[in-house]
Amino acid sequence: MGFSDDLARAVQQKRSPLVVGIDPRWDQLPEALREGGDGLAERAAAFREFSLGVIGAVEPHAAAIKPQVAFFEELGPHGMTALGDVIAAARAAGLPVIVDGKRNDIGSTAEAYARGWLGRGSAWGGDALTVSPYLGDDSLDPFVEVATDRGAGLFVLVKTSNPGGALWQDRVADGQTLYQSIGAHVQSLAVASLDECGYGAVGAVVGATYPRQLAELRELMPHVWFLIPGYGSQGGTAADVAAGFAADGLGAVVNSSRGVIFAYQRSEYVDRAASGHWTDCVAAAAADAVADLRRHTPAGRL
Ligand SMILES: O=C(O)c1cc(=O)[nH]c(=O)n1[C@@H]1O[C@H](COP(=O)(O)O)[C@@H](O)[C@H]1O
Repeated sequence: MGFSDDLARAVQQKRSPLVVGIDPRWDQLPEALREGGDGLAERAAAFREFSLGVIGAVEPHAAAIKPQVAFFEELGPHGMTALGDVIAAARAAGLPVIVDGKRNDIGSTAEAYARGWLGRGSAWGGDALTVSPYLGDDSLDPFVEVATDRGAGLFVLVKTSNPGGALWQDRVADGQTLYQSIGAHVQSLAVASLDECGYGAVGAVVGATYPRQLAELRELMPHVWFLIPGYGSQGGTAADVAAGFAADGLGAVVNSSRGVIFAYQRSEYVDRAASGHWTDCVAAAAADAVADLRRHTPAGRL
């Protein structure tokens, strides 16, 4: 039993396909967390406290957590230490951790990324990692090998949520788009790493902002977990992501970062939060996202 089964179990237990993305931004942190000063060490301490507050607030609602490495990396070594604490705290809370690092390189270097990030015994202890496929199949192989050895998972970029992604991902060669070719390869990697739940250790990132392609890829990749970003702040709706799920409500998890973690900046949540504490607003936004996804997608069948 590996990451794929763990994710299925988390989705079923919580009856939730929501992944909460931890993307802390200094200017948007609650005032109280910024009082310690704004040097790199102080910012990193604030990111840590903020992220731990988010984890506590969303734990009942989220199937998994996705820390975005970029925001921690921006703060240098202090930020990376904070990221380590955030990963450990999420694991202690029983939440699978999808590290959003979008790593890759030539195979021999990719192997070091894989060994460092993947699996509970690794230095970083991630349960899964986002990876880029653009260096070719030999660059993905070390990730697949380490992930399957250690019961961890991967999410390969297939059709990203940003408008510029189409420039290369939609290019046609040999009668298919690049994202279709990558999707077919990811499907074959998933079939070779199937867990009991019927999905493989190798998943795909497919943006909520491309609902037509999401439906097309669901058909092409029946054994692949989809990580769907772009819901909420980037304009993707629950109706847009519906086609990413299998009929039984599995097969897809939907990320929301800013829409959940900065909910205390929205008056609708401030008015509703009984204590007025920022974490209550975050918890309410996570619960709302789950209800929205359950109402408009097959996740309601979970
Ligand atoms: O791999 C990702 O998670 C990802 C892929 C993609 O195509 N688009 C995308 O937005 N993301 C990430 O998902 C998160 C989206 O955050 P929000 O737009 O705030 O919900 C960010 O951490 C992005 O880096």
